[in-house]
This record gives sequence, C-alpha cells and structure tokens, in this order.
Amino acid sequence: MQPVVTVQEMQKADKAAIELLHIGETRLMELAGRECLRVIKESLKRDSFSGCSFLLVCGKGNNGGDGFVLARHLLNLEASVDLLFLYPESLLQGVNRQGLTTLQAYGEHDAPLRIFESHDEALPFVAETHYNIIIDAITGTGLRLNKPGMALASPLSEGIELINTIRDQTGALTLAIDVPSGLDATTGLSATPVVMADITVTMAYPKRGFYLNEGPECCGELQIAEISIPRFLVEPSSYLLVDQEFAAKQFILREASSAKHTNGKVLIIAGSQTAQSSMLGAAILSAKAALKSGAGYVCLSLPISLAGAMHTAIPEAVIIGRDIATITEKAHWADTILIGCGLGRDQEAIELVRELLASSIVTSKKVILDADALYALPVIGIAEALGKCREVLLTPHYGEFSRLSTLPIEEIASDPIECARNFATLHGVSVLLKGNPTIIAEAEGPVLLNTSGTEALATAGSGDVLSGMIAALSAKGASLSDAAASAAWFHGRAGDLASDVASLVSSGMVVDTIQQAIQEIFEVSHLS
Ligand SMILES: NC(=O)C1=CN([C@@H]2O[C@H](COP(=O)(O)OP(=O)(O)OC[C@H]3O[C@@H](n4cnc5c(N)ncnc54)[C@H](O)[C@@H]3O)[C@@H](O)[C@H]2O)[C@@H](O)CC1
Ligand SMILES: [K+]
Repeated sequence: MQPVVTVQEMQKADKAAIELLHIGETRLMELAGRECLRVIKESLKRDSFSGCSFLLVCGKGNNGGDGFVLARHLLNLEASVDLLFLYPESLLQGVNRQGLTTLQAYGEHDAPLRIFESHDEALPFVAETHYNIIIDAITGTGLRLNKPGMALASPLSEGIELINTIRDQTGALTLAIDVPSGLDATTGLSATPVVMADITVTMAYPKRGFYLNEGPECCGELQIAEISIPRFLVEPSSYLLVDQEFAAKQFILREASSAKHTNGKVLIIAGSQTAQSSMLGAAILSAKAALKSGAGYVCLSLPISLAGAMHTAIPEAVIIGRDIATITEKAHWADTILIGCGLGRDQEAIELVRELLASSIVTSKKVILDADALYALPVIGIAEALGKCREVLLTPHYGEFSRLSTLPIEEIASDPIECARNFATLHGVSVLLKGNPTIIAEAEGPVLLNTSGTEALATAGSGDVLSGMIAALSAKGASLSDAAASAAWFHGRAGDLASDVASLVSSGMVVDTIQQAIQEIFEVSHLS
C-alpha cells in the first residue's frame, strides 16, 4: 500500500534524503522536473515538442525551482516556452537562483523562450498565444493556510487567476507541479484563489490533503513522480492507500479439502417487520453480498414470519428466528457476527442489541455493528455496549458517526481521518467511516484510505452490501479491519463494473458484480 504523507512528513523525508543520504537538492529537483516531463510526454503522446507552446508560472520557492528545471527540458525538446516569474529576481536563492540563471543563458542562445518579470508584463503576450499546456509552479508543500478560503495576496493571487482564466477560456491542459497552488497539502483546504488542475504530478508520495475537502476537485488526475526518496524515509506511515494487491491478500482461498464450515461462517442479525413496514431488503442484500464474497455458510436471524420470502430470495441461507437463546446458540458456531442492517430502531431492537453485546458468546467473536445497531449504541451507552467485545468494527456513514461521536457533520467532513482515528483510539475499536475516501482506523497503527469506486455506490442498500462483504472476508480469516479495507476496495470496484453510467447503479447490481471484482485478482499476474 502506498504511503500518504503530510507536508511535515514530506519535508522531513526531503531533508533526510539531502542530509542523511546525501542525494542533493539539485538532483531531487532535476528528478522532479524530469518526471513532470515524462507525464507531459505521455499526455501529449509525443517525444518532441516542436510546434508546441507551454506557459510556466513560477513562484519563489522550490516549487518554482522545479518549474525552471522543467522549462529547460521542454526547451531541449524544441518547445516554445513562456515563463512568468511572479517575484523580483532578487528574492531567488540557491538552486532556484541557479535554475533561473541557466534559463537566462538559454535565452542568450536564441532559444524560443520569453521570461516575463511580472503579471502585467506577461499579459499582452499571453493573451495572443495558444498554449498546449499551462504549468503551475507557484506554490507546493510550502503553502500554509491559517483558515479555509484564506485570501491570497498579489502576486500569488494574480498568478493563480491567470492560470485558471487561460484554462477556462482556451481549455488548455493545466498541470500542477507537486500541489495545485493555493491548496494546503495536509488539510486539503483551499485558498482564494486556488489552481484547478487537470493533472497533478506530485513528488514521491501522495499528500494527505489530496483526499480531503477541496483536494480531490483541485488536483484532477494524480500522477506520482519517482524522485528517489526511499520509502524508509516516510515510515512508519501514518496513512496508507488501499489498493488491489492489499485487497487480494485478504481474500483467502478455500482449501481443496475444505468444507462449508471451514470456509467462513457468518451470522447476520438483520431485517425487521412492523405493522407498518418491512426492512427485509437490507438483510437480503447483506446476506447475498456475504455469499458472493465467498462465505462458506450464512445464517440469518430474522422475524421468522419473513423466512419464506428470504428462502425465495436466497436459498443458500439458513434462517433462524429472533429469540436470544437461538441466536446465541448460532453465535457459538459463527466466525463473524454482523448486527444491524434493517434491524429497526424501536425499543425491541435496541434491547436485542443490548442483550447480544452483553453475551460473552457474541463478544468473543468478530462483531460488525452497522446501521440500526449503531443507532442503538448511544442509547445503551457506547462504553457499556462495546466494553466486552474482543474484536469489533463499526461501519458508520457521516450521519451515524456524528451521532456516535457527538461531532458536527461539518467537522467530520473537514477531517474524517483524524475524527475516525480519535474515535477508534478512545473506544479501542475499529472504525470504517464511509465516504470519499472511506477511512479505516484502528485504535493504533496507520489509518487506511480507500478511494476505489464512485458515486455508483451512493444508493440505498450500498452499506448493507459492504457490511455483508466485510463479514465474509473476516469470517474466512482476515482481521476485521483488514477485511473492512479489502471489502471497501472490492465494493468500489464492483460499483465500477456494475455500469458505465454510475448514476444508473443500484445495490442489487453491485451485488451481482462482486464476484467479477474479486475474480479480477486472479487475472493480474503480480497478485497471484
Ligand atoms: N525540498 C526538496 O528537497 C524538494 C522540494 N521540491 C519542491 O519544493 C516544493 C516545496 O518548496 P518550498 O518549501 O520552497 O515551498 P513552495 O515552493 O511551496 O513555496 C511556497 C512559497 O509560498 C510562500 N507562502 C507560504 N504560505 C504563504 C501564504 N499563506 N501566503 C503567501 N505566501 C505564502 C512561502 O514563503 C514560499 O515562498 C515542493 O512542493 C516541491 O515542488 C522538489 O523539488 C523535490 C525536492
Ligand atoms: K504548484
């Protein structure tokens, strides 16, 4: 899994690469520029840029220094380059000073290069030039914002606005070096204005802020530049990105000599019926998802009057009723117990959750609490309800998490990573906080971020499918949090496979593509 870093962690790694590994700042910057060139070549599908024009807007820090290096490489490949340096030259130091001096020397050799020393000087020339790509090298990890939407002063604001205006007016591809200028790379909060990039070529490791707040919208497509900063310099990682390889490792294959009871036994306590309504669908979706994810045996506790309908929907599932003695007997047998999908919120449902979590037979197993079981927790008292659990995972969306944590939804949305981590640490539980990204946090250790999937998953029953998948993978042997991260990845992928049009996807369609999403791991050679 790829590490995701804060600005502080990245700066520490940069410093260590320079001071401890003696890699040298000039070399790092050279690699940064070369990697941007690689991405540009791939984007334009050409190795030479004769006839192409580029506009680079550079700041006074090392991000601008990366821009100077890139400008040189573009010139070497016969591009025409306009470079706007937003500050007085006297502010440049060290490698950045050298970078500009080299470019100025190119200018003396009739290279197709125009260097502008202010926004006003550049404007008339820029207005009459067609650019293939605009390059944003104004600010990178050095930008600090004191508050969301903080107004940037001139010349930063002028440079950023110029880039956005040309992009809007001409549709020119905008490539941000390392971080879109105006974005805080740790928090994902943006300044006013902020660059809206089509591609962000980020150095060494993706930054935490790319996944939070305005980060995803500003970055566009993310490309990682390999600049020779070894992984051990950012370890232990605070955050890791879930990928297909990790997801695949949590999918444990059946042994040739295995039997149904050795291949993951899932007990699902879900679904409800009152005089006014029925919540059978949630139970059907979670049970189907568990079976499609390879569980050997699925047993469902339901109001027994719903058994007939359930048998028709899922012949493979065993159905038991709602009395606590029958449930605890089955709990003995289960590897993982999932409680909550469509369970209802009346007093009876809350009492059932209380009784289940008071049973040492239940709490000695892997327990997943979803939907209405999460609703019951604050009523019971979170510490009392969870205190006996050996291994428990909570799978809230922001609304459910707000109720559990008593944090406002806006606060959760602005930093779901820290909110989930703090809650997991405080209560000694694992949390899968649904969103984009989905966050998986344990009491200790790195927080996992899952970015697979799209708005295809924003549909009723999606959470029921995910919890059924987690139940299956954990019952087959993965830890609850690893199963959660893996299931989240496969769930996202199943959503992608369900339709080319995300807006048309329903949860039943996602259930039907789970097997395809998992099957893909056997088609990728490095995973097998
Ligand atoms: N340190 C290294 O060894 C490497 C750094 N690299 C590049 O260097 C960048 C980081 O360079 P720097 O640390 O010089 O910073 P930046 O180049 O990101 O520059 C930030 C500039 O904005 C100013 N600034 C910060 N907050 C501001 C605010 N609120 N309002 C107005 N101005 C503000 C700072 O004074 C600084 O001049 C990375 O993003 C990356 O592009 C790469 O070349 C790879 C190696
Ligand atoms: K930038």
